[in-house]
Amino acid sequence: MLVAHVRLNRIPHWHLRYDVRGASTFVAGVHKHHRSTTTHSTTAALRKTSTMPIPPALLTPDLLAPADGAYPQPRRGTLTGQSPPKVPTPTSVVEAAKRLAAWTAVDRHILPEHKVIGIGSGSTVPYVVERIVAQGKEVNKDRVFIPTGFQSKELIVKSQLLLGDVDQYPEIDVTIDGADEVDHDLNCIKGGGGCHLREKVLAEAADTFILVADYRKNSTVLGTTFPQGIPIEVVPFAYTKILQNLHLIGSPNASLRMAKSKAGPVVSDNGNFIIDAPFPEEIMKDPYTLLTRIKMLTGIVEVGLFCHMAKAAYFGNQDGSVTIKWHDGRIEKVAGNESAVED
Ligand SMILES: O=C(CO)[C@H](O)[C@H](O)COP(=O)(O)O
Repeated sequence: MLVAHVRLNRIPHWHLRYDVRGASTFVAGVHKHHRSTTTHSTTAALRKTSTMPIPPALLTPDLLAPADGAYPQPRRGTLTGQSPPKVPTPTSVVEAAKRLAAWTAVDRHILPEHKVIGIGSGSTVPYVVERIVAQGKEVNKDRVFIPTGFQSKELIVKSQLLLGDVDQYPEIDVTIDGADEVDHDLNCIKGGGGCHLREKVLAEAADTFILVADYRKNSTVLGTTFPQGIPIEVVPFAYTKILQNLHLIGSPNASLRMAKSKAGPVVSDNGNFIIDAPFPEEIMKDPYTLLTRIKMLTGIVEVGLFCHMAKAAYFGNQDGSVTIKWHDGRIEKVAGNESAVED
């Protein structure tokens, strides 16, 4: 293998490693002592040793190189850096309820022996991560955290927890995630944030899958408190045909989810479109049958109906208690951690 190093003028102490087999990777924080090497001589050396073309942006004359320290060092999620960002104290009853649910679920299900942890998406999940961080650096230093999308990836990195992916860790100890609505059998609607494909993969990969939500999500029949419909991720080119088919199987108002601050549709973390398909109550009463029906349509990537997956769902209540619904039908009500609603 033939390898050459070129110092990046614009990014001090970072080097681009050229590998003549075709790969190029950034290697951080090494070869600082090469700072005096000129770009021209390095380029000449590179030309002798590599057949790879050199991107013009890397060939800026050395004169333009900034002084040491002019650029910040790259951000990294480590357990040794500064303190993680503080999650703002909840300012409403609903936020306090989310935090109560999240903290109670973490206290009961994220135990020291759990080393691979799936982190869901949505506005309740930051409280989950907050509580995990509070368990301390010692317990977290040999844990790896798997995100369900862009938001949870950022959350993990900013909280200085170790980031992994489900292709490295297809077996997860515990995944904790939010939900849009949960019924009496712990079936739920997910995908309000468009992350349900990865969320379902991480739910399925987990030994234990736990839902956390505020009291508004605690329901009997799906579609009651989340009427906007079942989120369905679809391959973009098929969306019109899928909409027609959804109309035919009982969702005449199924529609493409449109972006709020961009012209056009919402595009998922996987580059797909999202359809929201509301169905009448009679159909929603049997979510598993509906899930299999939708999943059979060609072009569907994943359906935001999670059936028979969760072990328990934690709902924070307005009175500071937490309702826990278990997969075997038990319902518990426990006092929430008082500090979850205080500063
Ligand atoms: O499924 C999701 C994202 O795709 C979320 O978990 C769900 O929308 C709940 O979010 P929040 O905690 O903000 O109510």
